Amino acid sequence: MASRLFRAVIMGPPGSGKGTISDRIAQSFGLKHLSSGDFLRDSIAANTEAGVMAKAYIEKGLLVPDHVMTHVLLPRLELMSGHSWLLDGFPRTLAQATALDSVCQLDMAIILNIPFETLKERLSERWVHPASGRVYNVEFNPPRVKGVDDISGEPLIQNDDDKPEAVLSKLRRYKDIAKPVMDFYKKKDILYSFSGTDTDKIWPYISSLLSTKLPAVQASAQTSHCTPINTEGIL
Ligand SMILES: Nc1nc2c(ncn2[C@@H]2O[C@H](COP(=O)(O)OP(=O)(O)O)[C@@H](O)[C@H]2O)c(=O)[nH]1
Ligand SMILES: Nc1ncnc2c1ncn2[C@@H]1O[C@H](COP(=O)(O)OP(=O)(O)O)[C@@H](O)[C@H]1O
Repeated sequence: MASRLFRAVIMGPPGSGKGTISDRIAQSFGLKHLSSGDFLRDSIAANTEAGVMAKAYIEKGLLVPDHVMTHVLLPRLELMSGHSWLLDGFPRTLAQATALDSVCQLDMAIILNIPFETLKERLSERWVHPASGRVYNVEFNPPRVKGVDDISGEPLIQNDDDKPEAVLSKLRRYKDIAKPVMDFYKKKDILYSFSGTDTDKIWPYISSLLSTKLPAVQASAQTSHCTPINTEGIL
């Protein structure tokens, strides 16, 4: 049977488990997991104009400006026009949400509400394999060998923006800017909120929600709800 594409975003403060839950959703439901942080790190590694600008903000624990974010993100979404996807880490501001809305009709916005103290602990224990984006946590999902990626055997690093001084400043600013984004999706009646301190306890609720929504979407006619994007000259 033909199926319509499914598009969702997952939001929440840094360390709330967006990446961890997105990987589970991608594996269980076959959506592509797209991460704004990964796209930015690609642009930084490729030394693009947007990447150079983004790096300066990330290193200070600041959000990358909206026009740089949309310049990096929207063309990547266009490349995904034939796929169902889950977008992790974008939008973070109302301007980003409206930019996304102008090119793409979302089916669902998931929001993770995790207590501040839990976030601080998790982020200081987060280690990543930069080449693949695989994420580990000293307690929750430790690598088999301390400090080493399970698959490649390469060393793990701690991102600069997970170091204590950057973590505190980004958590403080999160709430103020996230509220208008949540209100935006609430008005569209696509917001689903999940609270708790433990990803393994939240996951069954998210999984059962998606089980009810995905078959319904797949039963409709196949259409992409995203329109082509022109981002030339917006940097
Ligand atoms: N202790 C603990 N750590 C978790 C849990 N869920 C995720 N983590 C870890 O917390 C860190 C942040 O999770 P991540 O998915 O990267 O969050 P994101 O910043 O929202 O994408 C990572 O090191 C995860 O492995 C949990 O329930 N308990
Ligand atoms: N949508 C966005 N808007 C502005 N800045 C962003 C966005 N997504 C990612 N960033 C920048 O990239 C950094 C790393 O993002 P990410 O990998 O999602 O990690 P975290 O979950 O720790 O914020 C963020 O701290 C922020 O500076």
